Amino acid sequence: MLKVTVIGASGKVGQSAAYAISRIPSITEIVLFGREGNEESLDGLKWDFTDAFAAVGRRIKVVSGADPSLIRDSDMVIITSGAPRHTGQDRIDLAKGNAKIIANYAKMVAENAPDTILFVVTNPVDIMTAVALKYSGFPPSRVFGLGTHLDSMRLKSFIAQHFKVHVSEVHTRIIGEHGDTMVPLWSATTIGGIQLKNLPEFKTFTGEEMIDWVKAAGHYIIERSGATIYGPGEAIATLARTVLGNENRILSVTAYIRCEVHDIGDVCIGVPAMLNRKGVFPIPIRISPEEVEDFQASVEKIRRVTDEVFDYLENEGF
Ligand SMILES: NC(=O)C1=CN([C@@H]2O[C@H](COP(=O)(O)OP(=O)(O)OC[C@H]3O[C@@H](n4cnc5c(N)ncnc54)[C@H](O)[C@@H]3O)[C@@H](O)[C@H]2O)C=CC1
Ligand SMILES: O=C([O-])CC(=O)C(=O)O
Repeated sequence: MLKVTVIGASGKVGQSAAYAISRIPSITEIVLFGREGNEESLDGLKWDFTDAFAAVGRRIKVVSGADPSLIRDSDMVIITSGAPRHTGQDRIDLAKGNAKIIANYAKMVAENAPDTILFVVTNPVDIMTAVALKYSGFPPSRVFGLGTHLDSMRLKSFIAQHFKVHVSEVHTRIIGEHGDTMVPLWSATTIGGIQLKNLPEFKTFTGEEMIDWVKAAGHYIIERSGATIYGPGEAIATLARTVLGNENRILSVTAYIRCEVHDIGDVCIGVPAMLNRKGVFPIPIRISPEEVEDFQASVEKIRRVTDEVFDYLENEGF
């Protein structure tokens, strides 16, 4: 008996996430939430979902609207509202504009669903997670972002293709910014538990090229089809299922770290974290000296922009 609210459900990512989430068996209610003026389109979406659930024989309550009281008692609130980037833009370019939206919604969530777990998708996701944490006043374990989970899945898929194995055999992760300074953890990458360098296909493996592809993936898709929709939708549903299903899996999400990665902390950024019904808990890791150096650079960039955004919000009266 679980209730999940998607804020920004009229948008492309909100819609695909809400639909992907509806396949989680324990979810019994979905709230399609949006800003005032969007009630009609959310109502249309509600009835479309209802038809889809009838077609697959799924009993699930769908509610839609813009009234904050709708989100009461949500077990999880997912925020996908905000501007997406367009061709030629960096995710960071969206920071100040989207920060206002996230700050307002974080306050609204804290007032109406004070015990919920808040899951941020809006870009730039690391900075928006920090904004949501600050303005909700929630403990860090109850605020997290999509982070480098989707990047890690993209890398996993490239590695699986190269080594000609099923994706489930590949264990890898990317940490740091969901953006240009992301850091692949080759030291933690294995196939079926075997280090890549011990496999014959390693001779032709070009890790750096793969990372360049992962960094460019969002831009490539946006340039061709307008938006990334189904990749984020499924990635969001995986994280929602992991948390709500108390699965205790370790996935790469944006979380507030204190000192878990070689004593680097006080920032919201992509790191491996344990996900369960209580929320998100970064796990202490040791990585190679080169990876630490790259992670430190990523942290510095995210800290700098986060500070700029916090100053901006304060000047704007938030
Ligand atoms: N973290 C990640 O890996 C990913 C993040 N995203 C981000 O998700 C966000 C949404 O992307 P799309 O759904 O493609 O965009 P979209 O344009 O299709 O939808 C935007 C949604 O935000 C709402 N919105 C826009 N301005 C608003 C405002 N001032 N106040 C309240 N609501 C407002 C719209 O009503 C709509 O529901 C973007 O920031 C995008 O960059 C998208 C894909 C992956
Ligand atoms: O690239 C974008 O702007 C959307 C996104 O974050 C992604 O799909 O990774």
